[in-house]
Amino acid sequence: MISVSDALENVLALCAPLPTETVPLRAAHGRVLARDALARRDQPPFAASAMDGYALRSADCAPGASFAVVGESAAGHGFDGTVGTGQTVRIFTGAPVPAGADRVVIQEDVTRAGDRITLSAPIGDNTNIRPAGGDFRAGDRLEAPRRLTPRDVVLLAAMNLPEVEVYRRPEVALIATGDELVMPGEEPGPSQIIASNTFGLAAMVEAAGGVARVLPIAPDDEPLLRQSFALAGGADLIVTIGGASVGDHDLVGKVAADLGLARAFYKVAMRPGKPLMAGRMGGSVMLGLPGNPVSSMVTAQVFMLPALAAMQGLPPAPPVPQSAPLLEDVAANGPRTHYMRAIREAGGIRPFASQDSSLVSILSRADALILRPPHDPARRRGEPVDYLAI
Ligand SMILES: Nc1nc2c(c(=O)[nH]1)N[C@H]1C(S)=C(S)[C@@H](COP(=O)(O)OP(=O)(O)OC[C@H]3O[C@@H](n4cnc5c(N)ncnc54)[C@H](O)[C@@H]3O)O[C@H]1N2
Ligand code: MOO
Repeated sequence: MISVSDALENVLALCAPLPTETVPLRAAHGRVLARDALARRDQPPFAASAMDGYALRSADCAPGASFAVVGESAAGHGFDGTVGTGQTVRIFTGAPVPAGADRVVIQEDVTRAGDRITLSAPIGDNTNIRPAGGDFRAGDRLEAPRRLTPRDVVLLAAMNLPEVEVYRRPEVALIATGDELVMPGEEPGPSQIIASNTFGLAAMVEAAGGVARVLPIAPDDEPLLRQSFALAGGADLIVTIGGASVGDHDLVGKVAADLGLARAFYKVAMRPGKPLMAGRMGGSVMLGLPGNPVSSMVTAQVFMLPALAAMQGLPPAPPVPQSAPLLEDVAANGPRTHYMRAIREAGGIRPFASQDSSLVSILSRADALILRPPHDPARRRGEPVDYLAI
């Protein structure tokens, strides 16, 4: 059994960034930028008015001063002339500030009669002008690697970049194993249950920027399990679910080894998730997750998500635990890191009374995993504990 941190190091050592591809801006959200994006222009490209009002010369501004309105500058339609002494141009938000003017007085601070305005209020110090290039300059960059947010997409569009280079999405083949499993909606036999974690894992893959390929359930049968691995061919990551432990019907390790798995490790000092395996199978990384739904979701959180991030070119980003006072006493921990399902409440964090790794109703209610290091002593209500929000 190896520690969680050693296991993670091993998993990351198996994962290299995937090739890159160019995608249109509309497909960029959630992808990881692979090459710095360089602005093609200054923004704003001209000094622009920040308000609706009148563009004029600061030097002319005195209480009660009056100006001749000589033209108009609107967004998309600038004023070609120059604003001279005693002159002003009617201007609107986003419009180019005409030559000669160095200030925009908001329309609320003037009175207008025909083609003249008079300053009716003391004007403040604000010029109400956004300088050219005040947001960014041509050549300014959005640095790679970076997972693109909707806010980044705004910036890329403003930079006049219709497409960007991103890492390819990792393709993840998910193989649920076990004679007891049927798909949701099917009629289970008397000893059967519904395959559940497959769907949570597929959702996790997609939320992490991958493409999930959910394969048919593999029965506990060596030739059929081999066929499932064949269907997983070409995937960047093959994730098996179940059949990883020591029972007579736990065949994943054997079949994967027969098919050439170069195993990096088997068994991790964590709870849930002990019978986890990882390695390389041909061109794919393989993660063999335990079958219990909570075990598979927790191991996916701890190992699969960092693997997917690494394949998308992101540097390792160890999760930063938060801390909160316990709302219940907890017993001493054993030799494995314990990820306790818990719920955050006003004033602290409450671990669920049952931590059995089969309980999906509790998994659904949990919004945090309390982190108990190996051999952590018993802790009392009120003591601070580390947790990961999930
Ligand atoms: N003698 C021992 N028995 C077990 C050990 C051990 O060390 N010695 N470890 C236990 C631990 S810890 C875990 S975790 C499980 C993991 O076992 P497997 O990975 O072999 O998983 P299965 O036996 O196939 O399934 C376990 C459990 O989960 C259900 N399952 C499986 N796949 C799915 C799925 N896709 N959706 C929903 N539920 C699934 C399955 O029906 C079983 O109930 O082993 C312990 N045993
Ligand atoms: O390690 Mo198992 O995942 O406790 O249920």
